[in-house]
Amino acid sequence: MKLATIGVGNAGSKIIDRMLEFEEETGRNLCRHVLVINSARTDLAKPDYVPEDRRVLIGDTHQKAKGHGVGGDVEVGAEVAKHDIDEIRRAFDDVEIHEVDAILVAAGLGGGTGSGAGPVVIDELQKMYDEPVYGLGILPGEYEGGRPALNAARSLQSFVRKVDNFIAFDNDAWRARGQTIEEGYEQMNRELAIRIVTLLAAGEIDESEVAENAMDSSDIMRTLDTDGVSSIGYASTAIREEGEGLLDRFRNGEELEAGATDAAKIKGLVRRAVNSRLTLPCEVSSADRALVVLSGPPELISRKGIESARQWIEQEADTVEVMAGDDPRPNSPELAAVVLLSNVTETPRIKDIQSQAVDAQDKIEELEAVREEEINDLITDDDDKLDPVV
Ligand SMILES: Nc1nc2c(ncn2[C@@H]2O[C@H](COP(=O)(O)OP(=O)(O)OP(=O)(O)O)[C@@H](O)[C@H]2O)c(=O)[nH]1
Repeated sequence: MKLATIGVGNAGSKIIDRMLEFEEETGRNLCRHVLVINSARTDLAKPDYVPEDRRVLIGDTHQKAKGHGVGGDVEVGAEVAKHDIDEIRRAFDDVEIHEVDAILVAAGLGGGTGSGAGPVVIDELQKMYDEPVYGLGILPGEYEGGRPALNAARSLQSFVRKVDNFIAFDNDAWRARGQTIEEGYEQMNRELAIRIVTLLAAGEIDESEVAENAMDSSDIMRTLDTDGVSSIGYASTAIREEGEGLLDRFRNGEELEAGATDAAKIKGLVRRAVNSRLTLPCEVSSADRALVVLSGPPELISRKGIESARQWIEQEADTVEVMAGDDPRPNSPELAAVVLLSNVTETPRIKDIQSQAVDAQDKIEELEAVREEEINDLITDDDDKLDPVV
């Protein structure tokens, strides 16, 4: 499909940047329009692939932001976006909406800008355009503590209510040992970009040019047209190595039982995608709809394999709404399967974030009450004989 992509806040902008990088590396052309919006000037300078004139600084005149970010304050994040809404709207005006099928808004939900300004941006997009608006949201890891969990739990409600579908990525599930946080983020961003671009770039090629089995943008949009929260699974296999690569072996051995071998491989790859680490761990059977895209050289994608993978997911996800198709990439060095599980309702991580958030909120309220009392105790004499000056 063809997308307008908007990153809000630091994590959102980094994800969009990695999507552009992966697109360029693989010759895809998904992101037809790009915009990043941030309240921190230094973070806006970071992207490598987002053009300079597609970066919008918000809140530089706001007393609490002043171009330095909103320091994790979600209320201030929303405030600065509302205050600078005209500027945001002007940046949207450049988007030739007839060129895109949908709009994707990416944000980290644990901070202040993505989680606070993101929903304001989405409101505006929904007002201005009829095209679907999808959210791509990063859930903070438990290790980040109570405040990010509280921001995320609140912002998740706003995002999910406002977007047509919310694709989630759970930092907790993707955290690796032995890495710094920044190294970890780099890897996670790359993994997420591969998944989202492989999924959504299917159908970007003009339908008349491709095989009848090819995935269509409307199939992806139909699968996403569920509201709710979604998760993505992915698996790939290299098909070319030095010398006689896997591709050659695949091709050479095919004559006799090509159909059976290819079909089994395709089904195996799709199984691996579903059983892999999902962007948001969830119960597969709780999905409302599902979609499978096989991306790679068309001669390796067996129609029988796609159909049997589709039937397998139908059983796993316990839904009749499973679409499957291919995304022919003749020069790709890999064969990849990406599975979208749309509107999953059983995902323990979201419940955990909510409970961490409730604890944090209770603690914040408690601390505020205690603090007021303590300040009062400190500045008044024991018998309360003294009065303030004015
Ligand atoms: N996966 C991933 N998550 C990130 C990355 N950077 C930040 N996060 C997550 O996103 C949340 C929000 O962080 P930022 O995006 O830096 O915050 P912001 O939205 O710019 O808001 P402020 O910094 O408060 O102005 C964090 O709590 C992390 O959970 C990243 O590069 N990758």
